[in-house]
Amino acid sequence: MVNLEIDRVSVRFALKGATVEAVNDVSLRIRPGECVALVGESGCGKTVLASALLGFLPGNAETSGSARLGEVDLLVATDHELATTVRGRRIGLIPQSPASHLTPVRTARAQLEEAARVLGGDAQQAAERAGLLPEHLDRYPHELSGGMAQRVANALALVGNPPLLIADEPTTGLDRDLVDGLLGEFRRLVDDGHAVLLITHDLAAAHKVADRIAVMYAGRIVEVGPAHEVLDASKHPYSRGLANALPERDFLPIPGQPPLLTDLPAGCAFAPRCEQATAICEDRPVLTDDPHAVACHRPC
Ligand SMILES: Nc1ncnc2c1ncn2[C@@H]1O[C@H](COP(=O)(O)OP(=O)(O)OP(=O)(O)O)[C@@H](O)[C@H]1O
Ligand code: NI
Repeated sequence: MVNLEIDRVSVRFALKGATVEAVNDVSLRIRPGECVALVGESGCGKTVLASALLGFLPGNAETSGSARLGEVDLLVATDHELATTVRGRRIGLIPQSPASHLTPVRTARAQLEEAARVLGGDAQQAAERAGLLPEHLDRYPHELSGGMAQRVANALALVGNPPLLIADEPTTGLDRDLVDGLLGEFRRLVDDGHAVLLITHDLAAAHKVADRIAVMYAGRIVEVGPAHEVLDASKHPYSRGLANALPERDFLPIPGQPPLLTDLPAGCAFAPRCEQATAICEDRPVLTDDPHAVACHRPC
């Protein structure tokens, strides 16, 4: 099993008269036997980063940097190479809004059995692990509830037993028991030596299952470190704000809005919302090179 080495990845979208800077200079390593959670508010670039790793970006996207999985650079690999050697085999993806990724004209069972045949897996076992009963499997995607479509997507991503799983908001629409079951499944995979990148809004889920947490703000990683340290001894004022917004803590959202990705400030993008900001924050802070790293001039 090999590391995923994301090195200085940026993704931009060219629009008429504007450029969306969706992912900015992101570096992150995910090792076998490790679960890394990527957290941050809606629109901060989490899904775009995952899409870049699997070659799912639209034509107006431009990427730089590299993302190595063994000998493959995922950012320059051809679609054919990704389709035949990476997707489902080396990286399983649980996509965000899974219902829209299922083939509408085929039952869940047909899709899962086809994936199992192509990838060499066990459809029955994958279905059971995802909490799917035989009667669910005979439904077409439009007959599945959101939570059920999520379970089908989870089974599809895992049927080929890929060493790396990227799960984009996999707990959306699941009730508490299923969330706990899924997180338990992720933990089993990780303890078996798989690597998991868990993209989530759910900090409580990240805290439960992740070894490390990376916090993203306006396309950049602003803090990354051991999960309990990032949440319980946050260094970045943004991470502290996210942790304090948890229902079991202050339950107070961070005031203000993230900046427009078409018009990012030159300095720290969080400064306009940050109580600790001073003039120094007009310079862009660099992510430190520690096991618990932060990009902030005035850390907590
Ligand atoms: N094809 C595209 N063209 C232009 N902008 C895009 C495109 N795809 C995504 N974006 C923009 O990139 C930014 C990051 O989007 P992304 O979907 O990665 O956010 P996210 O962190 O996954 O949010 P959420 O938590 O809501 O899923 C958003 O501002 C989004 O509007
Ligand atoms: Ni997303």
